[in-house]
Amino acid sequence: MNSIIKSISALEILDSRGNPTVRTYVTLEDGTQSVSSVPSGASTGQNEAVELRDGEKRYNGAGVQNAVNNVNTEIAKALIGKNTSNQKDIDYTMIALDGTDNKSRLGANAILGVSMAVAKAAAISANLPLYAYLGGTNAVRIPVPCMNILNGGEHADNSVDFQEFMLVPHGAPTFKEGLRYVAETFHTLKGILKSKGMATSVGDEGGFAPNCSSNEEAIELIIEAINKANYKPGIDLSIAIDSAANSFSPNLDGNYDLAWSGLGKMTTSDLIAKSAEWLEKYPIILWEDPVSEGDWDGYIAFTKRFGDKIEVVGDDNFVTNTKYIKKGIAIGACNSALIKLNQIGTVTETIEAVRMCREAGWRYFLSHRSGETEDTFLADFAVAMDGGHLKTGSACRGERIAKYNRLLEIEHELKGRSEYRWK
Ligand SMILES: O=C(O)[C@@H](CO)OP(=O)(O)O
Ligand SMILES: [Mg+2]
Repeated sequence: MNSIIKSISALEILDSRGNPTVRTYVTLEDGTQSVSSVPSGASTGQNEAVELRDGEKRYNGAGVQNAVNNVNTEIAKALIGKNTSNQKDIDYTMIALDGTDNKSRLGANAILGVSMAVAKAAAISANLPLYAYLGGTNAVRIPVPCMNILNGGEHADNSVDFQEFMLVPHGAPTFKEGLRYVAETFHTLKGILKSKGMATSVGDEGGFAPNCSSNEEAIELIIEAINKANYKPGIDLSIAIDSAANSFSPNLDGNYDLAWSGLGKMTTSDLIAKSAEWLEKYPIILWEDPVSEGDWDGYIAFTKRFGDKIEVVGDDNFVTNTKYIKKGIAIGACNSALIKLNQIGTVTETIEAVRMCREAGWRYFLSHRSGETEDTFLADFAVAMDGGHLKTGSACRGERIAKYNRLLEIEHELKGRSEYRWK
């Protein structure tokens, strides 16, 4: 099998929010072809790898023609003739070519697109499904689908401060059943919202975006839906929260303003005291970014207080970067890291972040972005990384469903060899 790169090219396409993003094509000398598309975040950490956008004002909706051109010229030139079976060499060649420490010259969107398309081409050329190529024969664990059911924060124009409320079907026997639990509860919640005269429109990740009067009301609606769908809260289905606290911490420093939910100005210790009340009352199993990215002491205090009971995930503070995860491990901030390919910008560095978590005895939570495409790379990647859970949005948006459907396919393909468990 000749898995040598023959050509690389890219194209500007649209993501699920209608913003430009990069699609990349790789062709090998043996005739193999692969394609990848990169996602894009809205509530981003300050230290994420840079998504290159055109023009002076590089807002989310700006074009990505410069990133596309970088793939078509410099990156293609550097990689043509290389063997795709050496992913590390390919990724580190691009990192060196970029020359910055945050991929701001060539663009993380340019580099990641190539990195993902190369991995896919290598898998096809080796005649293996992507999850098996990246994870080996032991890649059989299908992640628990933490389905986003209610959106707030920067993902919706409603009155909820927390960004994501997810359903976690840890009590299901298989992925297929787990997905059924969450999809049924999603539809049940829709009925409840309708009956209360609340909006059933959805946010960026497909969760409902009603105007709740408080975060408590959002959680209580979800618990009502779990019960009404005939599941047991805390046993069949629990709740995961991504506060994305950056979005209500103006200076990212431990001073908070939960204006929409009526809690108003809060310090880190107020927020932790409130969280303790909610953890007492509600079946919350995982909490991501409970404080803002600069509030390292807040992460430490939160983890100290609740870390033996729930998974405390760092996203905006770690940005899938081993430099920050290493710091978090050393000081006891969190016990898990969110893992997003485009926060760091290559497949190899993402795997390095996962490995660091694993070696520290941490969990790691695989994640989509709020701006996505129909690319299913993440589904295979989550199985390959063996993390046991992933978040990839709700049951009603095609770009999210594409990943869930791919996971159903993988479970089916593994014919009884698949595993499904929360821990
Ligand atoms: O904060 C998050 O975890 C993500 C994904 O859910 O959102 P975004 O892609 O907007 O950063
Ligand atoms: Mg997050």
